[in-house]
Amino acid sequence: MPAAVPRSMTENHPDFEQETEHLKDTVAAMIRQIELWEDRDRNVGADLETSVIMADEAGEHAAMLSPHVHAPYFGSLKVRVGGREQTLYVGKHGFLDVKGPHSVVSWDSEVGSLFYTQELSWTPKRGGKGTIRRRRQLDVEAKTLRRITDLYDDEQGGDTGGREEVLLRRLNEGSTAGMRDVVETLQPEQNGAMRWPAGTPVIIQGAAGSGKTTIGFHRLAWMTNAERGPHRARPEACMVLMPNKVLAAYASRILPELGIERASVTTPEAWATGLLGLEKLEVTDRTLSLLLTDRDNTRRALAWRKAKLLGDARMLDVVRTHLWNRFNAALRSQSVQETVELPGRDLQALTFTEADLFGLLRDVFAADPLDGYRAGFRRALDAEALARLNVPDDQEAGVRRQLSTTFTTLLGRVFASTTPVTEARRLLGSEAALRASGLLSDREVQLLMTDPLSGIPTPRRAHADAIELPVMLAMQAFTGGIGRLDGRTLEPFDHVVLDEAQDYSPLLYSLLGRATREGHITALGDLNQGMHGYKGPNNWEAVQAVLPGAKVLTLSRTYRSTRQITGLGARIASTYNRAADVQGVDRDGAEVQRYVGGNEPELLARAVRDAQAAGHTNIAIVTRRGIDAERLSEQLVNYDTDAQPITTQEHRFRGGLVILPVNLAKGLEFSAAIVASADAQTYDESTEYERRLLYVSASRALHWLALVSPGELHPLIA
Ligand SMILES: Nc1ncnc2c1ncn2[C@@H]1O[C@H](COP(=O)(O)OP(=O)(O)OP(=O)(O)O)[C@@H](O)[C@H]1O
Repeated sequence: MPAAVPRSMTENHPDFEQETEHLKDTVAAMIRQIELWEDRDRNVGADLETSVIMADEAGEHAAMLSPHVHAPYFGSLKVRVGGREQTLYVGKHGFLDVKGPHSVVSWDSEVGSLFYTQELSWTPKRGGKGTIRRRRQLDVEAKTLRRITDLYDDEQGGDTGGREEVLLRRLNEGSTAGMRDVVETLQPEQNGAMRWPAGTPVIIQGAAGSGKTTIGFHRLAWMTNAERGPHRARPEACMVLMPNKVLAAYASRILPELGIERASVTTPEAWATGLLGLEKLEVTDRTLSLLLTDRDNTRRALAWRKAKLLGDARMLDVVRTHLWNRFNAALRSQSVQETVELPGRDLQALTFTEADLFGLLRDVFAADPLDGYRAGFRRALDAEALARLNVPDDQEAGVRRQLSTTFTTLLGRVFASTTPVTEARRLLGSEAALRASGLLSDREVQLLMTDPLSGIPTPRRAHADAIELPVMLAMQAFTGGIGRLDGRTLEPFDHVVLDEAQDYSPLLYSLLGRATREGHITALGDLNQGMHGYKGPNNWEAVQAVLPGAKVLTLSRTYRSTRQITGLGARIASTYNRAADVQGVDRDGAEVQRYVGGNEPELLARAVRDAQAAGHTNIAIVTRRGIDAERLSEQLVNYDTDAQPITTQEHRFRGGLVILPVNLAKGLEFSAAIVASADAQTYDESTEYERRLLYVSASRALHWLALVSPGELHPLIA
């Protein structure tokens, strides 16, 4: 709920009038500039083409600045540089006032950073020394100044406690139907993580609600600022991977605010199947099914270890060796004999013996091209032919054409029978192939040859399991290449952000490293929140081993929930995680509500009414399974309660009252949350996975949390 603005904070500030005046003039200057840009008659160049380009560029500038006129800035910095004092205004979009003093620096610029840090001095680009005299938050809404809060003021003795006050006000607001930007209230440690030097892979570790996902998107936006120089990323060449499509759509709502609308936000499965050209492939996670249903501990341990091994970084070289052997075998007794016509010369004979072809393949493996061995081998054949025949530049195209059919046939013979999916399965089904690299021990090969998942059903349609997908992607990376598909060409992503990074195996990290510009991965995760340890790394060192130079940064504070909700979550988490006791922003809220005994739909309906009466509109009922959500949603209608079910990845959260299973609620947040069936029958106390799920359910609410159980409440939250 928006906090009311106390009059004392606004009109009584001694600078209120002066700041109001400055705001009015800044708005006027911006409008003037936009009108100039939009005036086509003014954007006239030497010729028609130049004029059109100029007008287009001006139009683009105008379109980018226009949304910011209603709130040109949110803060200011009084600084002293070289004996001169000046005030810099900080906003979401930079604005250069060429005719006056109403410029705005952008939050993601180098200078903008000074607003968020605790530093009191810095070295300006032009040298010398700069000192910070004052940091001031300016709440502006609809071109009107609402409030001034000084965060630091050396005339008032330094820190004023204002930063915490502004933060608390923001955290007291209700949730929305999408992830929000925190540009106005970015905290110093978050700012540091967000601006960690571009070109360094970063792993941001932080507890639930510490802002990891939010900061990942802000880092991406920061990466697109021109000040990043050679590291600058183009939004359309960036990718964010989120664990499911519901969360991906929720998080995407932050993109326009951050000016990176064209970045792609998707799931690892969608990206992988797209790259394999098998969009219809169903991705299963049968290891998870087994871990949740099988009581045989030996089999569970086997399934866990096998999944871990399939995601081991060494598998990359196991795959590479396998392909080397496959392609060498396919090249055996192959050769090329052609004649080539060249203008003004006799017919030229071209011969590649088997040994020549082996040599070329060896060079291609050594060069390890991003677009894969097939494309690399083709280039090597062409280059070798042109060199041997001594073809002048202007005749190259003709010679390539003459050789095209022969080379395509040869490539077909060598590479055609290896599709990533079949080849991965061929490798994983062959003891000899697994042994070939010498990288796996006998026991590991034996482990890969077992099938602990044989009792878990597979879908009828074409499918791949989450644990074999990285090996398939490795096959794809080596044969057809890996990266961003731009039409038919493949290029490295400018930057990749991974959410829930604790669920990515070292092998996947290694492949993503290949798919991206060097140093351009930002991974956001919490090793303590891992739900799928069999797929993830044992620790961040295992990730650093495959992403050279990666820096682990820790966010230590949590922001999401009130003291009452955070405290309850900590009780659950302390049963499996020693680091559960994190520092939260101490924000007071309503006591956790408990509705116990009786008819569950009736209890839920009552909880919903109470949440609404407390002023909340975005409310979630969180169930253990999708079928529970469907059943309860139908029953709730009888109690005059219309909760929209979100039970598949195709559903979208659009705000209001929803009912959804915990696996789809992870990462989402709501003003109020109601945990259905919060009991020990539903969340088995002896199973760590179930306690983790209970934690996720109980940590979705910002302000108001209810626990509902028709019988007794779960002992951990009773
Ligand atoms: N500096 C900040 N100012 C205001 N709100 C913040 C700030 N940092 C984080 N938040 C808020 O805290 C909440 C949690 O953020 P976010 O979802 O990014 O955390 P997370 O670490 O990714 O959580 P999880 O691990 O549960 O997915 C969001 O509501 C976010 O807007």
